[in-house]
Amino acid sequence: MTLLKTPLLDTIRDAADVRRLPQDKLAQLAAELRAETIDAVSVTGGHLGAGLGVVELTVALHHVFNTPHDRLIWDVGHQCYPHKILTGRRDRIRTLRQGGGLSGFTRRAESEYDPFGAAHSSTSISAGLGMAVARDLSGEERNVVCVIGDGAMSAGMAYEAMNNAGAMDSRLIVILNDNDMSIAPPTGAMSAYLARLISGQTYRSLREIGKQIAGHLPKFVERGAARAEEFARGFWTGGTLFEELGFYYVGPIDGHNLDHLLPVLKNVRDAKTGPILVHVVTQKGKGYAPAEASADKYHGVVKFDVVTGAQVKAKSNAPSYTRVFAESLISEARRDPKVVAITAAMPSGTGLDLFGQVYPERTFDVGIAEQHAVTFAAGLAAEGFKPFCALYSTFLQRAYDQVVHDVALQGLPVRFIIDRAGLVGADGATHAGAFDIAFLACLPGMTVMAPADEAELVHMMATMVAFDDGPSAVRFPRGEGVGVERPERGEVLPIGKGRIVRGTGEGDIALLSLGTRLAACLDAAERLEAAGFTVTVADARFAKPLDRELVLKLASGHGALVTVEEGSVGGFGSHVLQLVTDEGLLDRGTVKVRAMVLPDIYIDQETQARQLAAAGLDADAIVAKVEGLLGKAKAGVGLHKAG
Ligand SMILES: Cc1ncc(C[n+]2csc(CCOP(=O)(O)OP(=O)(O)O)c2C)c(N)n1
Ligand SMILES: CC(=O)[C@@H](O)[C@H](O)COP(=O)(O)O
Ligand SMILES: [Mg+2]
Repeated sequence: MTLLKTPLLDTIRDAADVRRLPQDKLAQLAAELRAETIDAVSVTGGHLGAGLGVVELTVALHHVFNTPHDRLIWDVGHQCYPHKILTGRRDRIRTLRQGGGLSGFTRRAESEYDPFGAAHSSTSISAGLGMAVARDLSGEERNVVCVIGDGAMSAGMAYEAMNNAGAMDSRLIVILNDNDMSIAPPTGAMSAYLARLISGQTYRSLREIGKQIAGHLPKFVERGAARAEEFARGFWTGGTLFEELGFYYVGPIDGHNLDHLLPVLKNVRDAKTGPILVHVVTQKGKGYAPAEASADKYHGVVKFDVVTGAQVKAKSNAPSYTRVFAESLISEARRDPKVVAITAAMPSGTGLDLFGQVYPERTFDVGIAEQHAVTFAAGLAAEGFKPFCALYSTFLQRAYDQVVHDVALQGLPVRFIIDRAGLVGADGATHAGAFDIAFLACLPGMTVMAPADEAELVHMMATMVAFDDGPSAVRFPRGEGVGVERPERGEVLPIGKGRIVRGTGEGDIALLSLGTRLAACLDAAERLEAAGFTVTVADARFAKPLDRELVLKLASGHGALVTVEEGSVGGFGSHVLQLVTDEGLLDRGTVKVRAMVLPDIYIDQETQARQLAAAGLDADAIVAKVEGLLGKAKAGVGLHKAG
């Protein structure tokens, strides 16, 4: 339990207590809430900077609005720890991002105070509009408030939602939390626009803001008058972009000043108008010196010492796959000027910050805009460049139609670098890279590969640079490699060919791995051979095109063929099963075939290793699967002889 003294926070059981608190106590509550957030995250790790930036805003929102009856939706949800502490979950806040513990994002199943789950950005206004329309259709009375960051505001989905909200004139409150940060400093014209809004004027005086809101004139008169004034003085409100989308723009105001926040939020709460956007200016990492001083404002941290801010980083004996990718791309780019790289607001996460240090003019951060990133890459490929579009597997999901329609169907040689493929650990199910093999390997002309280790990744990078016949993708997990020696320069691999890494290609069992599960397969093979089985282990290298010859050789030369991948059903194993079925190998009954994949479970926040064990994709599970398949081991007796 913490040694922190939080006498006021100790009285807060849920948001109703925040609403009942005298206004002059709220500043103390905010101070205690900030201290508790820092203390809790120092123990659990997680997203700290964003939450520190909205402490006052969180207190003010729960004081002014009648949550959970009024709906409060947090975009991305990584900033929700103060919200969780105030809404009945303080007692569990130190279970954040752990198996069976609190989610690191908002989650409907967790609390009535989380009306919408998040983690992927820019969904809050769409969800909020849906709830506002549901309110109107049901004749109910409630406020709907969406808190969206300046980074999340760079995604197209936010505009789709505002465009619709403005047209519907639906009563909806959007709080734009502008801390001039995404994970990295923000990019794009929107961020420059917001900076102008703030720099163009000091925080608007409350009187002026009162005027902005007080204008309850009928819309058409209000709009006419405002429009005349606006164009007469040329965008004087600054919020014109939002106003043109049908929102009343209020702000910018100081998002850490409760004396500003409270009256504005009360006015906005009671204003009977169409959608309103309140522009609050905050500081990511506010109130914790190590976070404020850090370039990323402690966006995502591991456990740390509260006094010094020093993070307790795990020792690693191998480079991360992300670093291996980045270093390989840099060396390939030295030889090939057509190599360019694209990230969607994740430069450090994808390693493109390293590439950008060497080739800034060949590095593009398009903001949180994965759909645009993919088709932007397609445009570059159409003109003969070699675009490496680096996205987390889970975030690539947002750009699927662009992958199909703009890349695959046109056969454009976009290279997809899919980081965080498979289980990711503490971020949980919303970030699991479970589906990329399934949704890519079914596409015409797509080449999909997965390295077994960091050396293989270097070869696959060389292969992707050389391969210009169509789109290609390489997927690798979060975290470190296995510590193998990396080649100076990658060799170009034969497309669609796998390799046998252990055994003769005939025997009792064939373990056919795709990606980094190879290590678990080799471990399982050791133990199965000690139990009397003869085992072949092969590394498929490619999910597509499938190595027909290898698959059919393994299926006809063993009593059992087991594929192992860190992906969902419908991926590599399904393609193998389809091939052996179509070739009639199952009809003869001479081989049993199984595909080991990630089960359809809600993947708890947990370490990756524990998730893999729980998902049944570690060596223990592989051994159990095979022994279940072929019966308990008969020491020294091979259960199947090729024949
Ligand atoms: C679709 C999608 N792409 C990328 C991310 C990764 N991501 C998480 S938070 C974040 C930055 C969000 O910036 P902002 O909305 O300004 O929030 P802040 O952290 O500044 O409070 C990004 C890019 C994501 N969650 N969802
Ligand atoms: C909130 C969010 O989506 C990102 O911060 C994500 O959690 C980063 O994941 P990694 O920690 O794997 O880079
Ligand atoms: Mg931001």
